[in-house]
Amino acid sequence: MEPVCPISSSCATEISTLLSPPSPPQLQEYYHNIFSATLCSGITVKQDHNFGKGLYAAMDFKEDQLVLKDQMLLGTQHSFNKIDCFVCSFCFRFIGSIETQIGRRLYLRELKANESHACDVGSSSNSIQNCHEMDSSGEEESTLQPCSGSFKTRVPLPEGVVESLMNGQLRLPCSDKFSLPPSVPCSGGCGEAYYCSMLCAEADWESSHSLLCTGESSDPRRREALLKFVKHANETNDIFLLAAKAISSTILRYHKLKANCPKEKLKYDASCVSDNSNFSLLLEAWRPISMGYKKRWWDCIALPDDIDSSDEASFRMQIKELAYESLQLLETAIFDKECEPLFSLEIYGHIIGMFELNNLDLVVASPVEDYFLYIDEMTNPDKEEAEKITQPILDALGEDYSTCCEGTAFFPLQSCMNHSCCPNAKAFKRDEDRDGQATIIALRSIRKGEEITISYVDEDLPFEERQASLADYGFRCKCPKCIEQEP
Ligand SMILES: C[S@@+](CC[C@H](N)C(=O)[O-])C[C@H]1O[C@@H](n2cnc3c(N)ncnc32)[C@H](O)[C@@H]1O
Repeated sequence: MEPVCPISSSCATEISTLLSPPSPPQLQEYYHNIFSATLCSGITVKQDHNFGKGLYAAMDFKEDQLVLKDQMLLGTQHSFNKIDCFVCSFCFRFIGSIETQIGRRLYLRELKANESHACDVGSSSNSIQNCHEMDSSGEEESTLQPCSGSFKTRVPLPEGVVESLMNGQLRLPCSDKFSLPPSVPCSGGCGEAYYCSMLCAEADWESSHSLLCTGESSDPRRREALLKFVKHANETNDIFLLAAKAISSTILRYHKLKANCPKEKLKYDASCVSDNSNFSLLLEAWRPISMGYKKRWWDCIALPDDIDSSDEASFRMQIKELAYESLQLLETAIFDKECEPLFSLEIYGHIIGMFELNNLDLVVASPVEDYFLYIDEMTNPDKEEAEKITQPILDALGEDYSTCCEGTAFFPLQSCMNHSCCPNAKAFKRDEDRDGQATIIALRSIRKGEEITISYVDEDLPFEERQASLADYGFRCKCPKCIEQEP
């Protein structure tokens, strides 16, 4: 049955204002502030009537030159990847030590193997299949153990070794060459979030985690509701965790604006939509999210291959119901009357749809892979000596010892980049890019004034397959390559 969300009706006017596209001066001001804060002078954002926003070169770029590094607005590590990679919950750098990374992974895998419902742990890759890829490493998606076949081929370590790796008693040869920032636990005590520094811990707390922390210090009822919300997201689709961050960050920004400048000269005239003058502050707090191109999730999600087109309407209804289920759990946990429109299904659906149409796959290469490669490249007799210790560990980890940190993230500048099947740039991680920022590199020389484009799909696919994949983004490509190849 079609879900009926009372907030969508009672706050219809506010919701429609929140969802109306920003005006050109608002766009200009927002991106100008980002360029100034990040000292980014080589690019600019412009709007046109055909494709909406686009990113343009404000200087010449040479082939392979860095075009931009984009700081993510919202990101999350996939639930299924948390077993394999211990990363900062804010910037996604690997943390701890090579030993902790390995020990923790082996420990958690064993724990999962002993759980009867091991295969049920939520993986949400279905719903984020549209994310553009950031890395061309060709890595297979991490397999959740013990469901994967490779688990059987793993050789367990003698008792006590995993513990020694985790508690730092066992130091691996040459691991000091791969030092990682020590892990900083969340101050709320949730035991879920860890950081690479106090700076990241504080930034995450301020931006969203203070509302989403399930630590003992939080209100018990809220905590219980949050745990239910997180469980539901892990079992169905972890994109809901990112949507919760978007809502929490807006609520926290709203309260900060209200506390800091109650008489601030309001930037939006909201008098026509509400007699609640605080709505102007909510609009201001919502601004970073208002910039992203959006459609409702259940309208824009691609129809999976195994669903017949005659079942499309029912599939889209199921997606809508799932979103409403998740929203109701979130509402129980963090509802805020002053920010009521944010808890409407209409807004929730548009936030997730925005992720669907804009997000990049978040990929951060693993230092564990670098470590074993280093050992492999050593020369004898040092290599032989080191491998006496490292080989059993490598055997215990199995083939996917090099699993990357994987997640999904929304980037304010990259999300303005339009698609071309003959793109002049690419989202690509270089060796030194070890955090969750998006790195855009020029594929050829780009002249000042030219639009900077990336490909949302594998541009080497045949014409029809490219068009079919791009249909998920709601357009038919008319780039020079498509015009030439159109039958
Ligand atoms: C990641 S956003 C790109 C920025 C977007 N133009 C905006 O206004 O925010 C993706 C959306 O931009 C539009 N788009 C991107 N590339 C396009 C193209 N080559 N032709 C037509 N529309 C395109 C589509 O609506 C697509 O869903």
